[in-house]
Amino acid sequence: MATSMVARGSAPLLLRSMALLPSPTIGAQRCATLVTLRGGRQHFVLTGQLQSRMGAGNSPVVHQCRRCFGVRASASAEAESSEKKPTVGFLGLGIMGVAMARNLVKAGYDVTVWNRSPSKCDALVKEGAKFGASPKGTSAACDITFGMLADPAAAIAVALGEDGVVKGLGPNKGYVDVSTVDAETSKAIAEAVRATGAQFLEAPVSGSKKPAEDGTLIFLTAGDRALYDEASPILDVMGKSRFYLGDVGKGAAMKLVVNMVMGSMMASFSEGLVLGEKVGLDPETIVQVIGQGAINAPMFAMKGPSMVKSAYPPAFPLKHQQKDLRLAIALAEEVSQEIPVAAAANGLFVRAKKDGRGDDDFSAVIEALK
Ligand SMILES: NC(=O)C1=CN([C@@H]2O[C@H](COP(=O)(O)OP(=O)(O)OC[C@H]3O[C@@H](n4cnc5c(N)ncnc54)[C@H](OP(=O)(O)O)[C@@H]3O)[C@@H](O)[C@H]2O)C=CC1
Ligand SMILES: O=CCCC(=O)O
Repeated sequence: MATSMVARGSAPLLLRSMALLPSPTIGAQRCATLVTLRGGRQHFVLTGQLQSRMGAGNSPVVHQCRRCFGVRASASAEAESSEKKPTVGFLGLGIMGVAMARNLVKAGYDVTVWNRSPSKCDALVKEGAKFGASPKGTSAACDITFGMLADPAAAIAVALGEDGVVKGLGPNKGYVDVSTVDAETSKAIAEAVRATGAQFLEAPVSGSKKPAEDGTLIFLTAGDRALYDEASPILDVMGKSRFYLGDVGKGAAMKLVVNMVMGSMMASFSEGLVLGEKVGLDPETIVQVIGQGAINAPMFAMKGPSMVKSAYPPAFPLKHQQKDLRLAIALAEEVSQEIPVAAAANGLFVRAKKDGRGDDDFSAVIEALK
C-alpha cells in the first residue's frame, strides 16, 4: 500500500528497525544521518541504498540520493548533514509562503526566494535568503524548489510559463508544489517537470497562518517517492507530520476533501451564530457551549471570538476557501458523487466573495447571512 504517515520525531524508531537488516556492503551509519536543526531539534535522514533495499525488494536500482554516495564512512554524522543540506528555492511569499520560507532560513538552509510582487522578498532577504529574479532562475540555482501559489492558474503560470520553474529544472533537481490545486493541474505540472529529468512532488498543506509560522503544518504528499524521501527533512522543518499518499493527484484530492469539510463546517457554524443571535442568545455563550460539547473543534474556538466581533483578519483568505469548494465540487462531479452540503456552503462563499469579502478571512462568510 502506497500510503504512509510520519510524525516529526518518529523517524529514529524507523531507523532502528531498518538498521537491523543485514547489509553486507552498506553500514547503517552511512545511510542514516543525524541532523541537528537550529534550535537543537534532531532527527534522522534516511538515505541511499538502504531505502532501495527496503522499498524495492533489494532491487539493484539506486535512488537518486545526493546525501549518501561518495561520503566517507568515517566522517561524523553531523559533518555529513551540514555538507549535504540541499539548496532550497521558495516561490510565492503570500500569507503561507513567507512563514514557511522563514522557517527554512531560520533552520540554516540556503534559501532563494521569488515572488511575483518582488517587494515581498525584502524581509526574507534581510534575514539571510537570496533574491530569485524568476522562477526559472530560482529552480536553476537550487536543488529543490517549492511553490506556494494562490490557485491552479498561478501554479501553472509559475511552473510552466515563460521563465517558469520547468525551464530551470533538469536531472537531480526536484519541484515540490505545496499550493492547493486540483489533480489535473498537478498532473500537468508533474508531466512537464518529469520531462526535464527532474522529480515532482505535490504536497499541499493542512494548517493555516499560525501553524505555518510555528512549523506545525501537515503535508499531504504524492508523486516521486525519492523526492519525498529527500525533501522530508525540509518538510519536517515546516511541518509536524507528513503523509505520503501515492501517485500525483492523491495529495490534491486529500486536501480538497479536507477543505470541503472545513468550508461546510464554517458555513454551518456561521448559521448557528446568526440564528442564535436572532432568537436572543448571546453569541459568545454559543461559542462557549459548542466548545465544551461533542462538536467542539479547534477552528470554532479559534475563529468564534473574532466572528462574534465581526473581525476577520485574514489567515485563510475567503477567496481561497471558495476556490477549494469549487475544486471539490468539480472533483465530485468527475466521479458522480453528490455533495449537496458542500454545494450549499459554496453558494454562501460565492455570495460573500461577490460582496467584497474575498481577501478577508474565510470566517467572514458569516456576513453573507446577515
Ligand atoms: N492561508 C491559509 O491558511 C492556507 C492556504 N493554503 C493554500 O496555499 C496557497 C497560498 O495561500 P496564501 O499564502 O494564503 O495565499 P496569498 O493570497 O496570501 O498568496 C498567494 C501567492 O500567490 C501569488 N500569486 C497569485 N497569483 C499569481 C500569478 N498569476 N503568478 C504568480 N504568482 C501569483 C501571490 O503573489 P503576489 O504577492 O504577487 O500577489 C502570492 O505570493 C493557496 O493555494 C491556498 O489555498 C493552504 C493551507 C492554508
Ligand atoms: O487551506 C487552508 C487550510 C486552513 C487550515 O487547515 O486551518
